[in-house]
Amino acid sequence: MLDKIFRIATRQSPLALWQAHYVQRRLMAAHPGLRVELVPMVTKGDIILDTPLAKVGGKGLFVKELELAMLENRADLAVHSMKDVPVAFPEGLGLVTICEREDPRDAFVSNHYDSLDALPQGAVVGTSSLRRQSQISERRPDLVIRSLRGNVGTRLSKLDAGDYDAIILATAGLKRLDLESRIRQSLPPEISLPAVGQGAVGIECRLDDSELIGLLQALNHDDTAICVKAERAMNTRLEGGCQVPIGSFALLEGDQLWLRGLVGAPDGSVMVRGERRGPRAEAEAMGVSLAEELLGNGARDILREVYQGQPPA
Ligand SMILES: NCc1[nH]cc(CCC(=O)O)c1CC(=O)O
Repeated sequence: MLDKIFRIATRQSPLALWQAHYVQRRLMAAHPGLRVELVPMVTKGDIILDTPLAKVGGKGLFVKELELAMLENRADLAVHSMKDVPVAFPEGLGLVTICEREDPRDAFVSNHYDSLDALPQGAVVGTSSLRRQSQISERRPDLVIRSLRGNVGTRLSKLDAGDYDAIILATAGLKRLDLESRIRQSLPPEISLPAVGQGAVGIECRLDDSELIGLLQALNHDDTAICVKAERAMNTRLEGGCQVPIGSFALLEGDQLWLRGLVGAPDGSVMVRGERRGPRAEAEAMGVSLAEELLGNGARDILREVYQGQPPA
C-alpha cells in the first residue's frame, strides 16, 4: 500500500485546489505514510466563461473530464463541491465519501451596504443562480438581478469594479479562501434556502477500488452524508438538472432530520415551499415525498417552464 500513489483529479480554480488539498491533507493525516498527489486538469467549464452555464451544458461540464481521467486510470479520485455534482454517475464510478459540511448559508457581499434589506430601490445584484435570483426577487422585487460568472475571485473583482451593488456567494467558498471578511450578511435559510449539498465536499472514485474506498471512510461525516442524501433525493425526484431554481436544506437535531425544500419561479413571483421532519433512517424517503408534495403544489409548472429555455442536461 505504501508504495502506491493515490492521484486526485482536480480543477485548477483556487476553490477546487483548496478542496483537493484538504482531502490530500486529511487522507495523509488519517493514514500516516500514505502518498497522495494532485493531478490538475482544465475542464470545459473552465474554458467557456462568457455563456450562462445552462446554455453550454450545465455544471456537469466541470465534472466530466475528471471522471474520464478516473475511468482511464489517469487519476484515482476526484473531489467535488456537492452542490456541483450531478445526480447520476457514469458506470463504474460513484460517490463514496462526504466530508463534514462547512457553513451552508449564502452570503451577501457588498462594498456599500450591510444587508439585503439595506439595498436601495432598484439596486443591482449579481448572481447567475436561479435559486438565489428567485428568493432575492421574492423578498425584493425591485432589485435588478444581473448575471455573474467566473470563480470566486473573479466575481469579487467584478463587484469591486463597480458592476454590481452587491453579489451573492456561498459562505463556504469564501471561508475556504480566507475571504470571510468580505461577507456583510450571512443569509439565513429562511431568506435564502441553500442549494442541495451546499458547503459539503464529496469524493468520487472507481467503485471497484476497494482499497481506496476503505481509506476514504476515515473522512466520511455521517451526519453530513445523511443530510446531503435527503437533499439529493429531493432534487433527483424533481429531476433537478443543471441550472434550477431549487433549494434544499436538511438539518439533524439529534436523530431527527428536518428537511426544507423550495422551488421558485426565477422572478420570485411564485414560490413553492415545503418541509419534512422524521427519523434520520428515512432521509431519502423524506426527500422523495417532499419533492412529490412540491410537484403537486405547483413546482411541476415552474420547472417545466424553466427547462423549456434550456437544453437537456
Ligand atoms: N457554483 C460554484 C460553487 N460551487 C461550490 C461553491 C462554494 C461552496 C460550496 O457549496 O461548497 C461555489 C461558489 C458559490 O456558489 O459561491
